[in-house]
Amino acid sequence: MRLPRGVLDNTLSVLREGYGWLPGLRRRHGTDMVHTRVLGQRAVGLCGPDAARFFYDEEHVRRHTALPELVRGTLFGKGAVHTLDGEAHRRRKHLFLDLVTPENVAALAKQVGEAWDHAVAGWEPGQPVVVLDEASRVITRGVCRWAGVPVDDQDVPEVARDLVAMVDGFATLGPRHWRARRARGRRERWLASLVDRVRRGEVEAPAGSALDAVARHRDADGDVTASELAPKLAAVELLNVIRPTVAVCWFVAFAAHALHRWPEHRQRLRDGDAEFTESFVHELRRFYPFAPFVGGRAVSDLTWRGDRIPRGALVLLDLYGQNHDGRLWEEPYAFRPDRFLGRKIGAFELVPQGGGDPRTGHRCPGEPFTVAVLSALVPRLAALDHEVPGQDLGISLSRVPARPASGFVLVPRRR
Ligand code: HEM
Repeated sequence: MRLPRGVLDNTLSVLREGYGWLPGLRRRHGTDMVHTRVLGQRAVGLCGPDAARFFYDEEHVRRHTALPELVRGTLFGKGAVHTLDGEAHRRRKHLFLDLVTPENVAALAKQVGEAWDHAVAGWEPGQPVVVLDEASRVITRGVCRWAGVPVDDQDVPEVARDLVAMVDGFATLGPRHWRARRARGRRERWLASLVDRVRRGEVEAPAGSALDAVARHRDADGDVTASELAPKLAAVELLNVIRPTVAVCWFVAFAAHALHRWPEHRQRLRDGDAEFTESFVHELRRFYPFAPFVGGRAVSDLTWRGDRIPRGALVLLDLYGQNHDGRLWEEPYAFRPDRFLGRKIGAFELVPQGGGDPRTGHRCPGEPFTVAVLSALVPRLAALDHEVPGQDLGISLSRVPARPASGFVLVPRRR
């Protein structure tokens, strides 16, 4: 297939326009599929549940070689599960899926909830708190305990800063990017050494913890020593549990933002209405921007709705666009948690963390953790007695990952 004339490389537009880039391109073309170029390569952008079904079929799209170094060197790590296909992917994915038991999900939410209560008990009335930063420390403390990773209380802020930096710097070429790379290097060395010590019997990993699972995981049956994850790779995958869990702090800041803008939802959250809380959490994940799109590579010459996708082209699925598509969501730019009450969510509909079946495809295995952590923290946030001082609460869609500019500052009135 020839690329339509005049399709220029869009890499700078991606970096400049962020979440608006792919939806804007599709709007200008008036279609669900657009041909473009990014990183000097042919690319197509797709959107919608049918596109998601097409994208998550391994006969169509594979991940190997699709992720730019910019992202592997910061967000995911080299050799991560995100970059694997076929049997190698499914085997590695089990490492994560096996952690997602109801007991583990509840235990993580409990640890994070307790860490939040501990932090709030230390707040001074009248002293400002930046919700995004505070939530990052709270979740770091909770998830490290849950994962069996020993961190002294005084080290929590530094670990949290590094985990946040890795997420904050994956989609920029500026100083945030170099901070992310340095943070990744530090934390990979730290966790590789921990895994090493667990294997030598110098540190005990609690049975069934993420640390224990990563240290014992084997990529393929057969020769035991040959297939153990090298310490650095084990560190990469342990970070792929801890880092995205800490990234839930972005949604905690968005929750503070939503409760400030739409305070009418507070009472039902304070009252402990579990069904409403879950709907509120889904609406947070749909409404606020996090991952703009996911990408893979066409495994052969493909056709989607009569339009050809050449073998080797990058295929980008517009997650942000789909979560704001008026054909799927009535009034997509209105924040309406009620839309999820009693709604059965299809596997390819709500896609802030990807779509399809996490057991067979690349969909995020961490959605139950994300929903549980937010369901623990959002009611606590709604119950706080606080003021919101003047600050910049703007959320720029050209910054990836987006955030309220101020991080959301609140001032506690009393405990
Ligand atoms: C802020 C919350 C989170 C967001 C927005 C998020 C988003 C995503 C997205 C968009 C993907 C890529 C899906 C794809 O490539 O098709 C992904 C994959 C992944 N996520 Fe999450 N995630 C979050 C939380 C978590 C948590 C709590 C975990 C903990 C286990 C986790 C672990 C992973 C892993 C291991 C993958 C790779 C899956 C694979 O390639 O098969 N994520 N996530």
